[in-house]
Amino acid sequence: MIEIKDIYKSFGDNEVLKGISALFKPGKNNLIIGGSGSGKTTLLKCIVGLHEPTKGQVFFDSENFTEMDFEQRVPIRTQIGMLFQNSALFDSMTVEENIMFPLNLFTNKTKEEKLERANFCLERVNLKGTNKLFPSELSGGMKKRVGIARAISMQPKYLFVDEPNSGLDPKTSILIDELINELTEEYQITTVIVTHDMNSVMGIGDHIIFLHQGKKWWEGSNHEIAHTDNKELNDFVFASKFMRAAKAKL
Ligand SMILES: Nc1ncnc2c1ncn2[C@@H]1O[C@H](COP(=O)(O)OP(=O)(O)OP(=O)(O)O)[C@@H](O)[C@H]1O
Repeated sequence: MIEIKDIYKSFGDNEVLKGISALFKPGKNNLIIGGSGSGKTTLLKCIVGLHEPTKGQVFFDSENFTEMDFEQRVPIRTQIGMLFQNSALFDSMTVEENIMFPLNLFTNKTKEEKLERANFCLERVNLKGTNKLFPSELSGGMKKRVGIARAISMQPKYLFVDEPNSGLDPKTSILIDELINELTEEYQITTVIVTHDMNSVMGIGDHIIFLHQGKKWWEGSNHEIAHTDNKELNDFVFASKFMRAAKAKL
């Protein structure tokens, strides 16, 4: 479980986050949504320690991450898997080497053990046999799946995903969402996803927080979102004619 308490973050005079609190539970897809520039990525970075909050605290299973120094954070960091927007694979490494990278960095496993884990993860994301390919030889969806395989290679308790659907066609997007959803449930991972994608919101949004004007404006599930009377959330989620028509049928 991850708890964030009263998170503020400013860049100079620009106060982006203004006191955000939330609880992210294991086995759930916790989605952070909001308009462009609303601070979604900033919040994600504050949680994982890529930004230090100006004020407020982040707890990983009751451990106060914010108060820890770099060394103290290492055991928690090794339990965090991350998937960034562009998949962030190393172009000069093969698929297999990319997946083994965190294992090389953080574990004392033998080469055989690391290979076995890489093969397991590759199979788990339906990419068996692609070990020796380079990222340039993969489609966008395959790159995301390799990114996911790398993110789960260390058997993370916490998974952070920034825009998993960016650059993917709708069908591939849904497959990636389903994969994240399956892994989250199967391994009881606390998954936090920043997304713009309304299919993801409606499809896998177990728990959603909507950011607006630097604050947590609304919180609930995908079932609740369809019936909300929160104006700003409605304007955001049901901005398109298609989504309004879909809502009317719910
Ligand atoms: N490192 C930084 N230095 C200065 N300002 C920053 C930095 N990172 C983010 N910001 C500012 O914080 C605000 C929120 O940015 P952020 O990327 O968190 O928004 P977002 O909701 O993720 O946006 P998008 O959906 O467009 O990716 C923006 O005004 C941005 O300019």
